[in-house]
Amino acid sequence: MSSSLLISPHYKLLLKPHLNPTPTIEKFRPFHFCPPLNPKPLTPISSSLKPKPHALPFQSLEPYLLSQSKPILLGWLCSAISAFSLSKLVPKIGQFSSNLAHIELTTLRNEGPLLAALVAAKMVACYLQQAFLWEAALSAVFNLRVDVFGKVLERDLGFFEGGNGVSAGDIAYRVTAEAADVASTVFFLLNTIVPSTLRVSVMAMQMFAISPVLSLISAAVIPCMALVIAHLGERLRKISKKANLGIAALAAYLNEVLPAILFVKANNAELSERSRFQRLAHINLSNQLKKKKMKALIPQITQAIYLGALFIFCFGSLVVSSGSFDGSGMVSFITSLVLLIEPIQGIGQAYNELKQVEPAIERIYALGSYIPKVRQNPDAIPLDCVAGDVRFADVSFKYKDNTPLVLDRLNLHVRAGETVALVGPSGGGKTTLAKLLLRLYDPLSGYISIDNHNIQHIRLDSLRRHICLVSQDITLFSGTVAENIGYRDLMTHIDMERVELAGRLANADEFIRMLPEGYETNIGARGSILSGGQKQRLAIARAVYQDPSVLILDEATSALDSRSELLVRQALQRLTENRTVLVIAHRPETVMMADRVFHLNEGKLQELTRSFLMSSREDTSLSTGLVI
Ligand SMILES: Nc1ncnc2c1ncn2[C@@H]1O[C@H](COP(=O)(O)OP(=O)(O)OP(=O)(O)O)[C@@H](O)[C@H]1O
Repeated sequence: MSSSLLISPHYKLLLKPHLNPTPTIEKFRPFHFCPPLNPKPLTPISSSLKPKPHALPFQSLEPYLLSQSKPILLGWLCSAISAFSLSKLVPKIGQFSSNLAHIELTTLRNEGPLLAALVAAKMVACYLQQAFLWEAALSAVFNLRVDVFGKVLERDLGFFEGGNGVSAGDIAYRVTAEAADVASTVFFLLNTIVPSTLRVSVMAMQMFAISPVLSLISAAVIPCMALVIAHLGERLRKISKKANLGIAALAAYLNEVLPAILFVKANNAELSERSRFQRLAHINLSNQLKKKKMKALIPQITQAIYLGALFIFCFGSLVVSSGSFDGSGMVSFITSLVLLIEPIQGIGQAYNELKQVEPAIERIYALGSYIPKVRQNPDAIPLDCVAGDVRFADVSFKYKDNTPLVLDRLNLHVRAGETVALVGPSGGGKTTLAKLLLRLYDPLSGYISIDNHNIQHIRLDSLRRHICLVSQDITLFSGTVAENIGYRDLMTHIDMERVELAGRLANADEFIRMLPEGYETNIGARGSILSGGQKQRLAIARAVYQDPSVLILDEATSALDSRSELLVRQALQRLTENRTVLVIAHRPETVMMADRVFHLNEGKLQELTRSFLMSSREDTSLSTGLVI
């Protein structure tokens, strides 16, 4: 049962203000801490991240874009102003260039300020257009990110565990880099489609006013370009999909190996890890290269088609239209035609960007669209206070259909306040039992109850508030000592008095006070500045702070020095007093602490008698689970 997560700097900023500078005075025992039952939930933009059936990937973003309609409309308004300024500029440029030899000072004085104003208006409008549209694109993707991450957190544990789960690195890549790509594309599309269409319309109207026949001839280029762009866009989509998968694999690899750097170094594995990285990076290199080449090729092909058509058109226009319009009309017409290149190319490029980002949108949405296996019953009740009577009744469970049962019609009754130790061979199902009690998975058959309430009828948040898991793989976050101890109250307020009391009860206060900033010291990623024993005591302090009714203790297997061992053991004793405790025991001392001991093997549970335990007290096989 391991999990190692990091609090992002942004999250930490969010959390800091919740620290309570003026601690409230509350007693620890005998009351069980009952925080507000309905903490204010975040309101997602879209209640469901499921894309509409048959919707194109980009259409799935509709609710997020609609939420940004104000900056989008303002951005497009600015683009209309910019196009309008341009439409007024072009004829003036035509007039100036055709009379260049005969321009008078008075004309310059009269027309100059107007020209300057038009140029300035276009520049300001262009800037504002981009500023508003970036705001819309980034905010839309911010909301998408928050919703998707919320959905990821809600997913069943099975999604993260087991061979078919999505790795943490891959999830991180989708929510960060791929979402950033989506933001850039959204901006590109917003910045291109309407403004370019406006510009194309304005330029086309100019051309049509000068020569309808020639305008229609030049319009024939557009379908040719559309066909070519559509074909190339589809190829780009396929290449992009491969490139995204390649880089996600790289991110997943880094996420796995960097947290294990100590192990890598201790095993002299730098070279082999370097070569594993190189292999993955090389796959990524070739995929990215293909993608970049394709992206570089597409504008050149469209430009070649456009310029070829323009050349043929100019040549034809000289033949067809000789004498049909004057020099200034000709200059305005050609200027309009040339100015059409950019927006038309822009529309084509926008289409390609869209194709390129489609796989990323699909992968991001895939994180949020699922049917959970562990579901909260609509009539589920909250439990205010719990005595801690726990019952497993005929519980059977297996992780996958084609695997054997991990728990087989298992029965266990733990009375309120009792300590029960579970021993047994590795893989016997002890941790699985704990996962079922926390409702991280549901049993195949049978039921589990707390205080005679089937846990499937208890609200999930309420259930998990009354049960605390102290895992052998200690999970600490980068943040302060206080934030780690008061983890359950991060979103409300951390009561410093409770934190310090928990620190003292867990034998952690002394070393915490020796840290540079005491309880405000940042303990680094996964508590990297702490020793093994200190981490264990911090984890115990966290459990003391939570003050649960039911405690699941997955005892650490790694040995500590005798002083640390004593401090941890004392802390555990205080933690387990007056609670229901289910301890997954690896040491004889822990087993002897328990009121009753059960041996779990191949899904079956058997109670061990005290006389048997006394006779096998010195037997080291107990710690390896080979009892009986
Ligand atoms: N997420 C999972 N997906 C598939 N099988 C799993 C999963 N987690 C555990 N198992 C399998 O279930 C069985 C019981 O595992 P469990 O972790 O409950 O054993 P355990 O008794 O706690 O072992 P240990 O003492 O080594 O921690 C093992 O065979 C294990 O391979």
